[in-house]
Amino acid sequence: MTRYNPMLLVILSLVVGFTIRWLLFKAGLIYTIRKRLRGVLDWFHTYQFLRVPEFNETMQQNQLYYKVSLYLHSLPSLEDADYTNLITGHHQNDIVLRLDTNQTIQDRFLGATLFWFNQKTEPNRTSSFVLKIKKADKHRILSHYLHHVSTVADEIQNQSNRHLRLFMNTAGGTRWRSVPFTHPATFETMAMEKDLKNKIKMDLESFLKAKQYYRKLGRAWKRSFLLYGPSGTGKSSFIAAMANFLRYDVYDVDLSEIRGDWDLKSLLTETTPKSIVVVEDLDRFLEPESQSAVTSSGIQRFMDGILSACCGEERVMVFTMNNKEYVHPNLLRPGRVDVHIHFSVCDFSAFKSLASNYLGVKEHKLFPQVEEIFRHGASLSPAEIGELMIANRNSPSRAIKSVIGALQSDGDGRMCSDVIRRRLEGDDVDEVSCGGDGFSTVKDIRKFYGFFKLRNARRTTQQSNSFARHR
Ligand SMILES: Nc1ncnc2c1ncn2[C@@H]1O[C@H](COP(=O)(O)OP(=O)(O)OP(=O)(O)O)[C@@H](O)[C@H]1O
Ligand SMILES: [Mg+2]
Repeated sequence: MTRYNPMLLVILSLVVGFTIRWLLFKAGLIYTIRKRLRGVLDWFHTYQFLRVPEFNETMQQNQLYYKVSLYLHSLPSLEDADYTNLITGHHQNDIVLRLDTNQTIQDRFLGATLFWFNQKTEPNRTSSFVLKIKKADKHRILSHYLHHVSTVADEIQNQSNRHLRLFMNTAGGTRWRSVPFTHPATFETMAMEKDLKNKIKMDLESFLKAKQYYRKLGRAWKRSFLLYGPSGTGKSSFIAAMANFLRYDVYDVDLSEIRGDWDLKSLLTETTPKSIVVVEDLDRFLEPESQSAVTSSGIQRFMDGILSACCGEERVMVFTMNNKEYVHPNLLRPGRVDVHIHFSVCDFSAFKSLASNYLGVKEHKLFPQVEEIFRHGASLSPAEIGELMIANRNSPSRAIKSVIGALQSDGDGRMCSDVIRRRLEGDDVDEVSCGGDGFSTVKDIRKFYGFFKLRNARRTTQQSNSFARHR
C-alpha cells in the first residue's frame, strides 16, 4: 500500500487552490480591464444617441419600438449582459431573458459595434430603446442597420410558431395590455357543418395570399366577419380557432370600457398588422338604451376600414351578436361586413361531432334515438350538450342518456333545470317532468351554466349554419 506524505498533500491542495483562485481572478480581471478599456476608448470617439420611444408625441404606439424589442430579444449577446431579467415564457416551463432597464447590450453590424440600452423616461415612466453608435459609423451603416433590424423583426413576427398574444383594452384607458393567447380551440374541435368549416378555411387561406390583389384594387387588406347566433353556440371559440389558424394576435375591444369615439379610434390605431380585432356583443352596444359612450357612427367608421387602413394591413375584424334582426342592415352591408356566419343550436351532426370530441365515440346504439329527437325539433346549444358530456365523460352511455333527457325536456323550447342539474350530478334520470313556470326554469338553467344572455333564437326551427358571403 502506498503511504501518502501528509505534508505533500497539504502543499498540493494549496497549490491547486491558489491556481483556481488565480484563474478565476484572471477571468474577472480580464473582464474588468476590458470594460475599463472600452470606457477609456470611448473617450476617443464621439457617439450619437438615437432614441426609439414606445409612444409618439400624440401617445400612439411607435411600431418601431416593437420591432427593436423583437430584434434585441433575439440577439445572442443578451445572454452575455451583466444582468438580465428572467421571466416565464409562453409555456409554463419556458424561461426567457428580458432586457432590464439601463442594461446595455452589444450588437455588431458591417464591422461596427453598436450598443442598445433600455431606458425609462419620467414622468410617466414610458420605455425607450436608445441606440449608441459611433459618429464615424453612422453615415456608413445606420440606414442599412435599421433596415436589418426591421427585416429581422418581420421575420420573427412571421414565424409560424410565433407565440400569439391576446390584447385587452384597460379599464377607462386607451391602452392595450396583453397576455399570452393560449386558447386551444381549432377548427377541428369546433362542432359545425363540415362544408361550412372548409369554406371558411379556404376563405381565410385565400385572404392570406391576397396582398397584391387588395393592393391592385386600392382596398385595405382586411376582411370582416359577423358571427351571430344564440349564446353558447361557439362564436367566441370560433374566433380563437380563427386566430390559431391564421397565427394572428387577438385584440378584444371591450366597448363598455371606452369613453368615446375618439378613444375607440386611438385604440384601433394602436393595433398591429396580422391581428384579429374583435368586438363581441355588438348588438348590445347598438341598442338605443345602451349606456355605451361609443356612438353607432363611431362603430360604423371603424367598420368602414378607413381607420384600419391607416395603421397596418393584414387584419381580420370579427363582430359577434346574438341577433342581427334588430341591427340596421346598413351597418352590416357588404363592404362593412364581408362574411356573415350563423351559429345555430346543436343539430344531430353537430351532436355527433361533440360526442366524438368529448366522449371519443363515433357510433353508439343510442345515436338513432338522439337523431329522432333532433328530427322533432328539440334544441340545446353545443355548450349545454358539451357540459353534459364533460360531466359524464367516464360513461359515454350515461352521457348520451343525459343529453337525450335534456333534449326531450327541451322539446317544447323549454328546459328543466332540475333534470339537467341531476344529470350533471350523475343521477340516472329517466322520467322527465318539468313543472312550474317555464321562464323562471329557463332562467335557473342559464344561471346554472353561467349564461346570462337571452337566447332569442332558441324557438326558431333548426337551421343549418349558413354562410352568406357577400363578396
Ligand atoms: N360549435 C361548437 N363546437 C364545439 N364546442 C362548442 C361549440 N359551441 C360551443 N362550444 C363550447 O361551449 C362553450 C361556450 O362556447 P362559446 O363561448 O364559444 O359560445 P358563444 O357563442 O360565444 O356564447 P356567448 O354568445 O354567450 O358569448 C365553450 O367551452 C365551447 O367549447
Ligand atoms: Mg362569446
